Amino acid sequence: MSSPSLEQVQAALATVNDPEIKRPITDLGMVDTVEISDSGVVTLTVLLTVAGCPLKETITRDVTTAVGKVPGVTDVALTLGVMTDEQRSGLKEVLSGGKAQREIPFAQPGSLTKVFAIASGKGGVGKSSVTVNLALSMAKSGLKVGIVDADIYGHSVPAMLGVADARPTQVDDLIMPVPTSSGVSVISIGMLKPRRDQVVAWRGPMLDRALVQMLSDVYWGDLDVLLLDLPPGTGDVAISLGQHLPGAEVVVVTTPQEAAAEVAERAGTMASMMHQRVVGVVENMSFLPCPHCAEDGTEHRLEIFGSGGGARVAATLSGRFGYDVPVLGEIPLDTSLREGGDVGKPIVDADPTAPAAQVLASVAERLAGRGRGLAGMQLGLTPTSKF
Ligand SMILES: Nc1ncnc2c1ncn2[C@@H]1O[C@H](COP(=O)(O)OP(=O)(O)OP(=O)(O)O)[C@@H](O)[C@H]1O
Repeated sequence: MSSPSLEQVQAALATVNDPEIKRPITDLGMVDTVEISDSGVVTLTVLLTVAGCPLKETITRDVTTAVGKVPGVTDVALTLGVMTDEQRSGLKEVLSGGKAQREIPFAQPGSLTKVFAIASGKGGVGKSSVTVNLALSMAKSGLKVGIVDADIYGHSVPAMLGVADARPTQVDDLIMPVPTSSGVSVISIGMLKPRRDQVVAWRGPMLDRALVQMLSDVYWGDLDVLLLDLPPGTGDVAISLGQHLPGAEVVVVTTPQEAAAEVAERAGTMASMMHQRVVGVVENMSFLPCPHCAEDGTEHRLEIFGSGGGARVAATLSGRFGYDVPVLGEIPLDTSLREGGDVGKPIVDADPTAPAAQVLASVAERLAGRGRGLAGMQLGLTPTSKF
């Protein structure tokens, strides 16, 4: 067999995406040298963005596999190098599209990324669990999804995605979101802290800066959907988000409990005051399917946290805003949902046929399928009288 051509090898390399940047390594200046011997051995050097890149094994595997498939290639000898400062600046230039001043891409008029902020009145109602499972469900349906974990009190999202200890790669001052095995990229407020165990005691301006950094200093690429896990309540982060991303749509998570519903209404109202549209309510921990009834084929629901909280929040917010705020789903209590979060394998992946996973998948489908519209959206305009 004749030895492969340089074009064939280049074409194969163009199919390999950098796992963090999610663009072909050939577009990013990562392929340094390629040599092909008469006997079909391809010797090449690929440059990593930074020394000690956590994803070098993935890059090695993907490059070796892609080049190895080219007809006539008998062996692949790959050397990994590291970009020089100059090469890194060039890469940064490519990624920022030559713009010196970074802006929040999702706030630009032509942005096609749907942004959903997941809010709750109080902590512990399952907001982060809902966020990661919605993200994974959407990714499974082929969408490019990112998560910003802005929950200063909890930042539990990375652990739920199995990347608890990951630190983002930085190319100069451009931060790469952390890729996960599910395809969802994530950046967490916890990753911006110098130490993981450090307590975040930031005031409004610091939190605002952190939020802007996660939105504008992170290279998100072309996302279909961005989900933001907000801290519970109506605090500084919710206000900052409203100011920077008024186009974000808000999903309110509550439990059926009266006390949780009442504060959830406040979180929803706050979003509306910031001119954001509340697209629905997710009731979590709605009931526990009675384990004994399942054995004899009957169904009985144990309402551990009472009932009606989700419907109540939806009705109150619909009445208050003058547009329909539906209950998007009622998620039962399920130990596999909790276990999935604990081991970094969310239930929609680990146990997709579980009733809780199916509700989450249907909420994801409903949200992802929604077109962006102006109906019910507050435009922040003040009517003026004609003279
Ligand atoms: N439907 C459910 N069934 C069983 N366990 C659940 C369910 N929803 C959430 N949990 C568990 O409850 C705990 C709290 O959930 P989670 O961290 O998602 O809440 P949160 O609202 O994000 O809390 P915080 O605001 O404190 O971060 C987690 O251990 C999670 O696994």
